[in-house]
Amino acid sequence: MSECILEGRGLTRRYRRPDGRILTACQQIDLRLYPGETLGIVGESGCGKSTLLRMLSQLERPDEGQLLFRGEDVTGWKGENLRRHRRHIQMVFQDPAAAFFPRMRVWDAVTEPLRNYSSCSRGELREKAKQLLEMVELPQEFLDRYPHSMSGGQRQRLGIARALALEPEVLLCDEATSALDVSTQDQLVELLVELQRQRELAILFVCHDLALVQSLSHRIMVMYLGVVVESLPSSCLAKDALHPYAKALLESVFSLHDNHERLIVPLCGEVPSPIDRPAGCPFHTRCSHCTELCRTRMPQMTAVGPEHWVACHRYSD
Ligand SMILES: Nc1ncnc2c1ncn2[C@@H]1O[C@H](COP(=O)(O)OP(=O)(O)OP(=O)(O)O)[C@@H](O)[C@H]1O
Repeated sequence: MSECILEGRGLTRRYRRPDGRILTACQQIDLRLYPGETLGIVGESGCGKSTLLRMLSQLERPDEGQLLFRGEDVTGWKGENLRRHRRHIQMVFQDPAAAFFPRMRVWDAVTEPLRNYSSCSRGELREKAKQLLEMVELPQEFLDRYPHSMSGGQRQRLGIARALALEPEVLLCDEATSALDVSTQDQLVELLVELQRQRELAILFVCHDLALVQSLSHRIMVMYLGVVVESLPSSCLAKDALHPYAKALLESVFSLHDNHERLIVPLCGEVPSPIDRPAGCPFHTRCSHCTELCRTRMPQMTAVGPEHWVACHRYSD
């Protein structure tokens, strides 16, 4: 197998909330990404996917853990070192329009990253813009238009072209196709797969649509309450998943988009046994971790129920 390009070891990120409590958005996350590989990340809203991506792209620094690029520890990099390193890892966001300055024309917007890293002439930048549009199959006549005059799918292609302008090795896609209709999504996924094939790109793809993630990814990581509860090849079926949350997700017992009752399971993966539940504590389990939690938090638990159980896992004072 080729050399691991991006590696996270024990990545942890905490935020202080206005009420003074600390939320652990990501906890002890380990991941390895290889050239030419797509790693899909799924999990319910708020489980920490975007926080993880921000740490990997070094838009945010982890409170604990290490980030390695081609085996080199880049966690504490600052200044010029960090600036130079950033070109290797680029992001594509859900709403590319927000990333484009409204008064910039397409050719200007798509080559903006190049201006930050090289001293190309205006002519060279226009030439490069033409190549980038061609790469994402956008017509050349778009060069002098404004991004806001393009469709959502076209703008997302532009977002991908811009992310690839610096020829990064890693592309982090945060809900990059979520705002698009199904056929536009399919076209973009095909484009990403083709670009990956041509350039050996490593892609990390965060998405709520499990079917889409499965079709695009080589491996899938399932996140729950800031923790990776399962990591398995995308070809695996629900029966291969061990954690009940991952299992339910892969079985598509519920959809992340609909309003079904929220699935709440213990992080340790042990399924709560109804027999062992003390009255008023819906998620008391035999597992020592959760028993400990229930014992110390019992007054709040009995007062507010499952949501508080979740809070107990993620918040600290
Ligand atoms: N800057 C911040 N300050 C405080 N809390 C934050 C901050 N950023 C994220 N959070 C919290 O961290 C948790 C994880 O957020 P994150 O955006 O990573 O989740 P997500 O899985 O990407 O959600 P979604 O799928 O809805 O985008 C959430 O509870 C969120 O409110």
